Amino acid sequence: MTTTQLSEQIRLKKSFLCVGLDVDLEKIPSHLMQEEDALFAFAKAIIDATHDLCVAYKPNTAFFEAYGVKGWKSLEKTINYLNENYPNHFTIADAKRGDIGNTSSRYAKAFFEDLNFNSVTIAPYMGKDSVEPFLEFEGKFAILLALTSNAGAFDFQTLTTDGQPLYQQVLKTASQYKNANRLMYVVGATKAEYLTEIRQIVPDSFLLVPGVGAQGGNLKEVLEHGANDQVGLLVNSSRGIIYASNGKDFASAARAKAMEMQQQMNHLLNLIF
Ligand SMILES: O=c1ccn([C@@H]2O[C@H](COP(=O)(O)O)[C@@H](O)[C@H]2O)c(=O)[nH]1
Repeated sequence: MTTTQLSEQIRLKKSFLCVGLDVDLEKIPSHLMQEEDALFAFAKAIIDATHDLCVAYKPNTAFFEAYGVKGWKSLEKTINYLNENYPNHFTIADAKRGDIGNTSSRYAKAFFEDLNFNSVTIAPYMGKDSVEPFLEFEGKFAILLALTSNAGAFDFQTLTTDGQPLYQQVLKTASQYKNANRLMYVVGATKAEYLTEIRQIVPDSFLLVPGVGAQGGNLKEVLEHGANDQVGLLVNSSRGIIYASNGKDFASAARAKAMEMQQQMNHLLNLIF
């Protein structure tokens, strides 16, 4: 999928919502535990109930990896289900990888070739040779952690080095990497006030913005500070949507929450564009 196609989906659906699939056996409705693959059954039901309201899905791999081989199989079934049934949705493996070059190239192969995700999240800490192997795949994207939504973001990411905050250096340096047009960046919704400066550094890049809903980020502020002329945002909500109910109505409750967000997005898009 190209960024032009993604922007087209955003325009068509009047939504820049990414539904996060943080699937957790301790939280899913108890009746699903009778299913042979409860993780996949839950993810599939959420996807079927929300697909027309969102443009992206973000399975966080930790929630699958926690269950070992069985969990990885559920992840594989989930991405295959998305690719077969909803090929116009942008898919994000939230795996936060990154290592020395030859190892990064194996991670890239795993997520882009074996699992066929559109994108994977990566950490910038190990620098250029850890990031560039992810940028060698045409039509695939690496989403680099820039300024994260958690409190710990202030431990390192906002420290001043060479007269500017580290996260700004990450953005500036990474935008010079080979095939940097295949980079997107993570900026937490809880840090919306930083988005104006971030947009000056990476005006055209897509930003993945987690942290609305359960973490308290504000959608209006994110759009006001972070949108570019194509919108250029994917705002993620995981727990706020997928755990709206833990009863038999979980899928329709998730749909109602996703619709609430899509309607807010539509309203805000009409005000701003
Ligand atoms: O800075 C970051 C980077 C990633 N995440 C991930 O996004 C979701 C958020 O889930 P919610 O339930 O909507 O809070 C989750 O998978 C995180 O690992 C983030 O929150 N912040």
